[in-house]
Amino acid sequence: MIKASIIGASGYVGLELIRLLLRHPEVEIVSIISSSSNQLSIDKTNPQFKKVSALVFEEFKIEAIEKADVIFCALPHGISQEYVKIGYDLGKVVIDLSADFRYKDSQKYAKDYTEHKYPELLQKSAYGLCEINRGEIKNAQIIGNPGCYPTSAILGLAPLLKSKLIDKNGIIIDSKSGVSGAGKKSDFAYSFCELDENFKAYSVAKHRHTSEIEEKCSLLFGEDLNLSFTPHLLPVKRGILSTIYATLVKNIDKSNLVEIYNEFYKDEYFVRIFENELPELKYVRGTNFVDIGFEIDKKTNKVIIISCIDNLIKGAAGQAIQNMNIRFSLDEKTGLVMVGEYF
Ligand SMILES: NC(=O)C1=CN([C@@H]2O[C@H](COP(=O)(O)OP(=O)(O)OC[C@H]3O[C@@H](n4cnc5c(N)ncnc54)[C@H](OP(=O)(O)O)[C@@H]3O)[C@@H](O)[C@H]2O)C=CC1
Ligand SMILES: CC(=O)N[C@@H](CCC(=O)OP(=O)(O)O)C(=O)O
Repeated sequence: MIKASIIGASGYVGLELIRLLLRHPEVEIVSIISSSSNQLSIDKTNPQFKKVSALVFEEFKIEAIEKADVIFCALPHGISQEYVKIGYDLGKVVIDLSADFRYKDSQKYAKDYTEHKYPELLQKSAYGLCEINRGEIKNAQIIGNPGCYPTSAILGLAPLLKSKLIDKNGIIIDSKSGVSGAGKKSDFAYSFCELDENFKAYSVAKHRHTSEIEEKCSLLFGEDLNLSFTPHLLPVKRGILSTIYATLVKNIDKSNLVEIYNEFYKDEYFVRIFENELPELKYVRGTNFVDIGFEIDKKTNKVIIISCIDNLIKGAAGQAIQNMNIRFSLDEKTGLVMVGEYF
């Protein structure tokens, strides 16, 4: 059995990690770490866990993570790096859910986040976008789990970037996210009356995921992209739907696209290509799938890609577990096969 510790276990991503790892046949959770819930059992703080688990939250101590083979850090950006460093020095495999180990270039990280205290560790970490970077993930001691928006955007664009079918300038990524993407924030802007029956854009032309998407596309596909990324807040709890617009540089039709996407993702269980219909949030909600559909708009010579994920699963906890499966040479699907909720 793989022994796992979760730091930041009381947050939305931490709880989702616990929920998923409890059903993973090869994992034993050895510690769940939270300062706000210290010494409380999970079936008291979150009654959903009654009769399933009575794991007790504990405060961070070296002894709490020493027995683990893998540590998941589900902490805020900037704070996570301290805990990742401790886990790394103890020789553990560390999967970080924050942005702290997603970048190779510490200057790019600093521009959107904060000064990195351990820039040398960025060279030792693998970007955990499983379908694209499996080779690096297999041998890494630190895995930087991707942002939720970048997961939907890069997986949606990857086959077109690889086959050099689109203009690398002027790509538009228009993404809509459920509110759990913001974590357990209690700010006024995230209260029910502000969100329900409302829909709004935010961080227009300045969201920090723009640089993550750009850096990764450049490193993974050798393409220096110039793109616009606009996130929106949907009045739903989970899910991201990204609509991506790019200009075609070759004259192709829909059947070519179907072939290209099916070929690119032919061995990928967690990618579902929609050839005739279009993906919807409800198909992926509660699953580790990314659903991708597309059309060509001949009038404007644009390809329009629709890419959907559950932000807490493929966009966070599920992809982190997929990374763990890769790193520990398990079948990638272990513990992650789920059908989307019907409603
Ligand atoms: N929500 C999402 O859809 C996604 C989130 N992520 C990333 O995953 C990470 C966790 O996100 P999420 O669960 O949503 O966030 P939450 O705000 O829901 O939870 C974060 C947890 O971190 C702990 N924490 C907060 N501040 C500190 C601190 N100063 N020191 C130590 N622990 C602290 C808290 O637990 P306690 O106070 O009990 O210790 C809290 O429960 C973040 O980096 C986020 O960006 C990534 C992809 C998607
Ligand atoms: C709806 C919402 O607020 N979403 C978050 C992104 C969540 C995420 O996955 O990104 P990180 O892991 O980089 O935090 C945001 O826009 O900041």
